[in-house]
Amino acid sequence: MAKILLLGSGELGKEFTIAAKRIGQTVIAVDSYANAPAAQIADFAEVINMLDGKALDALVEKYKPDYIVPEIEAIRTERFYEYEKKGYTVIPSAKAANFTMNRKAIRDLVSKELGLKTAKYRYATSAESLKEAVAEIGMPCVVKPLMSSSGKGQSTIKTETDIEKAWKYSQDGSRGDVAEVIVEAFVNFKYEITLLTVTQRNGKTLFCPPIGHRQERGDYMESWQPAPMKSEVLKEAQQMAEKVTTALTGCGIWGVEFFVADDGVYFSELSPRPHDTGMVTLAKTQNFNEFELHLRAVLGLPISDITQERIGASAVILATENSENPIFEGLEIVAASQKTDFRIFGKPTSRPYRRMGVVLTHDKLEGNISEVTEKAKNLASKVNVTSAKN
Ligand SMILES: Nc1ncnc2c1ncn2[C@@H]1O[C@H](COP(=O)(O)OP(=O)(O)OP(=O)(O)O)[C@@H](O)[C@H]1O
Ligand SMILES: NCC(=O)N[C@@H]1O[C@H](COP(=O)([O-])[O-])[C@@H](O)[C@H]1O
Ligand SMILES: [Mg+2]
Repeated sequence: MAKILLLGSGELGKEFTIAAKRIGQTVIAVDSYANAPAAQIADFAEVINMLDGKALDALVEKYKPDYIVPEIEAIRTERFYEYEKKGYTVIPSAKAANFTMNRKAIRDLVSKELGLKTAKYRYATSAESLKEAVAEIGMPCVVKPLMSSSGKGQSTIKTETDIEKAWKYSQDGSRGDVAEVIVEAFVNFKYEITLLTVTQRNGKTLFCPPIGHRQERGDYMESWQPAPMKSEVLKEAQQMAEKVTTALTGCGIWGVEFFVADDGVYFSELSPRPHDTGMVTLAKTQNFNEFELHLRAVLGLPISDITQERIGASAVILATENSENPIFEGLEIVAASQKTDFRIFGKPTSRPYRRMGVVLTHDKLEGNISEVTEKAKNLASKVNVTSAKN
């Protein structure tokens, strides 16, 4: 039985923990707050600031885990190199976690070293240098903190007057301890996809059918699988994903994000772990969902192939207000619908736009992907997150 130290315990970690518990593994769920989703079902739970290297060291020393599995970006990942030296296994690898925690490291690697196509970009460290960067990149452009996820601190600059606002917003939304931002030219893409890619100990890389998604405020709203696309475009994305994951090294599932535009496929970013848009695989669209695939890759259990079993979609249930005790209205409408399922993550508090759950729909392989997606979106809109009256 392996001991897994899970660093981050949100909805993705919760499903990963469920997969691990199903096959008898031990999970220590870590997050910055008590009673996080994965902490509710793991064997042990710890609350620390994961950007604090000493606190991380103490946990590794305490549990001596077989696998260290990051679930968020904002971790003092520099320490991971030390853990690897001491013989610990970091998933997918110290390099992968360290490079992807900071948009600068991964972007420079992908664009400068690997030569993959990305949006034109610059960095800025102040409102003043942001102005210069915007002048070089042109408008519209997208500003993101170097350390953030789910669109936190991200905004689009359309006119000069947005620059100051974008800087302030980026500083409020940054999850890490660096003040720098990346400025990217706005890619006018036709559609965007997540290509879930699995790297295995036996050296065989596998790809899931592509996942399409729609984002608002830099955060995903609906995802669907498979995303209709030409096979040669998919192949190009697969080759790019293989290059990046090979350079970052290690085993696990990766969510590799691409924009598909008239002038080709752009690499956007990647997660060295299950991806939020990949929650669509909870609709049993594949023989293994993304969490089961990650677990198998972590444990070194071979995956012979990944097959699409049916089509599916996911749509998020977002909170609209702050609450210390959120409850959900309208779930009976979702439950009454055929070929439909849902997850409530069990986050102990809500705030505006916090993702609290997801609606899942599916149909047979011959079904209509737009209809399945519309259905998920429509049902998710029927769920209201409110405060329990006590
Ligand atoms: N350069 C760009 N041009 C056009 N749209 C963009 C650009 N960068 C980001 N976006 C839009 O914003 C979304 C979120 O961006 P990105 O994935 O970089 O943010 P994130 O905070 O890392 O999100 P997550 O952690 O959820 O993956 C993208 O999926 C895309 O829809
Ligand atoms: N795009 C990354 C992503 O979706 N990450 C998921 O969201 C959680 C944080 O949620 P919170 O901000 O509601 O605590 C993370 O722990 C992870 O499961
Ligand atoms: Mg993203």
